[in-house]
Amino acid sequence: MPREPAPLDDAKRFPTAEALADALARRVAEIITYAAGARGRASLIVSGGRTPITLYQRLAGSELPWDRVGISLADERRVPEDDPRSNARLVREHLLQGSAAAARFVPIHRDGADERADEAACAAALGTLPRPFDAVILGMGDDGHTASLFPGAPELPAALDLQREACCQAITAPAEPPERLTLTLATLLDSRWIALHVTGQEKWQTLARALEAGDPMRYPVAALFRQRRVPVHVYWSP
Ligand SMILES: O=C(O)[C@H](O)[C@@H](O)[C@H](O)[C@H](O)COP(=O)(O)O
Repeated sequence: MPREPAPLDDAKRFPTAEALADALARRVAEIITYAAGARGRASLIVSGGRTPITLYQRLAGSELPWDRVGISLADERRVPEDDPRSNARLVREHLLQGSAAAARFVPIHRDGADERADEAACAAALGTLPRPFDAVILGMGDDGHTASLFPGAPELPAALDLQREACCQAITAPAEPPERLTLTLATLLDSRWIALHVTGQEKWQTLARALEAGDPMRYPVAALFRQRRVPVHVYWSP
């Protein structure tokens, strides 16, 4: 008896994290190259964390029209850019290298700004990129957070509210450093294509639990799959 299609039915599984990074880099390269050709410019939103490092290194070595690509972040730690925890630093070290150094990187955090000023600076930064974003690459934590949409964060309801105009949200993370800045769900969904990039059985099981529970307040990643605005593609390896 056929059953109702589920989001994970179409997840792309790869045997290793390296094979996953290769395939995802090729797909993002195709999307960005098409966008730059069809619309003159392309926009790519990326995430922090350890998972995407190999992906960024593959993209950095890809021959794309990088001079027509604007890159920014799905979230940021509100620390100076030379801080080892900075996502901007991670992107500069692993993605904005080689051919990709020609891309225009737009940081979303302004060091020393208070929360409201930082949210405004983030919105202004994203306003310089082609919208909808051509590709958004998100990761996921073991607690089901994505970007810096953390379960239990007091600011999470506001960040998930699709009726709000806000583009970015200062948010309190239960991890160091707690001071974060995240694109709101509505902004993340202002995209043509989203990839959720996860590795390891534990994250896969968390994702399955999140989709089973269907409660974005408990598992914010579930919010990506409770909308019809943009396709979300799961790329994973055990
Ligand atoms: O700023 C961040 O840390 C990321 O944007 C965050 O959302 C990340 O994608 C997950 O925490 C997964 O991180 P790992 O890839 O290190 O597991």
